[in-house]
Amino acid sequence: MYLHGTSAINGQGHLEIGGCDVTELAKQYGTPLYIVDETLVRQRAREYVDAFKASGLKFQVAYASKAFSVMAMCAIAEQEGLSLDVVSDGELYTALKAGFPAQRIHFHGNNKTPDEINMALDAQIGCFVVDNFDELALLNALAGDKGLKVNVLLRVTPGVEAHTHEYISTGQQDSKFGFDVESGAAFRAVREANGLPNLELLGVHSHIGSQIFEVDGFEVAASKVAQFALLVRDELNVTFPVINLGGGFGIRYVEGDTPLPVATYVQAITSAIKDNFGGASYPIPEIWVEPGRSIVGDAGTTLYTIGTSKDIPGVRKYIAVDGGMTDNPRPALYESKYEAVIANRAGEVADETVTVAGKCCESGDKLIIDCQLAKPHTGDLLAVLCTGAYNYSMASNYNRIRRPSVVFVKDGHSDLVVKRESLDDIVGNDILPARMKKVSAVQ
Ligand SMILES: Cc1ncc(COP(=O)(O)O)c(C=O)c1O
Ligand SMILES: N[C@@H](CCCC[NH3+])C(=O)O
Repeated sequence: MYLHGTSAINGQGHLEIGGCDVTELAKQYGTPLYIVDETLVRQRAREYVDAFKASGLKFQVAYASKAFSVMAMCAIAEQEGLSLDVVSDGELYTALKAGFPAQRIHFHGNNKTPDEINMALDAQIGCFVVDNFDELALLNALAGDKGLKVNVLLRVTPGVEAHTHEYISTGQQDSKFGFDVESGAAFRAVREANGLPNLELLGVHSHIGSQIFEVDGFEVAASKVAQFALLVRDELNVTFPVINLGGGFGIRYVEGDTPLPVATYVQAITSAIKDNFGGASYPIPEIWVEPGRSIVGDAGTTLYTIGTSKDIPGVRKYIAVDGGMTDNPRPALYESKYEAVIANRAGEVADETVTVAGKCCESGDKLIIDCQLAKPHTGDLLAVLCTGAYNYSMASNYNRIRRPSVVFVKDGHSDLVVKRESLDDIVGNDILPARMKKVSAVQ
């Protein structure tokens, strides 16, 4: 099996993460269970910070909290010196509740509501990443109402098509996000933003997509953004103190995935920036990035209990687990691939091929097609690896299934950071009008 971070197989043949035997975690917290290897999260955060320090440039590494937003994660990001990217009032609220410094929060999104903008203005966050002309006008007006002048970056689409799934690629011209550079919209946005009294234009932002392995897309995006900055200086006499190059750095989900070390991505980006600005007597801007998946993705494991199975001789054997697309929608959405291991017999040879199905009423609810496992039995624990990003954060209550607990593990200790939803949570926001009430309803 793929052992990474603090994962190990202990003397009993059980998978261990952060020094905790996962069979014990299952007893203590139940399944399904999200387990986060805190040491690995912190290590990834430090890899970014160290690589930027080595570049000699000024920087901010903003953790993209959409990948996994819970208060404990915000606290870790804060302790590791990261900034935070949020895209909704919910993510902003989570960060503020965790005591994350507002000045290090950046607010993204292509349709921020007036209420969300006001909430962020009241919190005095560090920067708004403005996505379109409507938002420029709205933000300027709302900031003016409060007598504030706020920092903004303009999100631009530099015309780079990343080699990734169509649904998670964002830097091309035909995207719902940002001001297009090619058509001149980005240039007009700079001119407009620069003239608005309640906005302080820091620079531009570009994010070309997600789960990208090659550095060339990032290098091209960095160069295009830099060339745009030079054009803006020449034509409008405006210089950018900040350039944000987004996130998107890939991780290993399955054998054959070939992510580069974090330092390699950072080196590619910072070199492209230095090359483009260095010769043009332009003060090299501060570089911001927004990694999400590459901070938390491979630190997460989802632990399930195997229930039923179905053998269709000569066709396929299914095993079903006590979760599924409700806790991990990525296989159904993007045909994402995962690896798994029988956690209570982690050292055994994986010589059986099965399809891991979830428990939702949906034929497409398959977590792993043709998964190699040691012969699975009812009651075994199945650990699906590298589920730290876009799993808990994209979980749903489809079929009224309760969202699992989340535990952080480190040095043989586990901390519950999200409680499993209760059945009362499931009906917590339901309202049964009096005229529909039955005396016999369950209390
Ligand atoms: C604007 C923006 N920044 C950062 C991210 C984080 O991307 P990733 O998790 O791939 O690093 C995303 C998601 O793709 C995004 O849309
Ligand atoms: N949610 C996606 C990535 C999109 C990230 C947000 N721009 C995933 O699971 O891979």
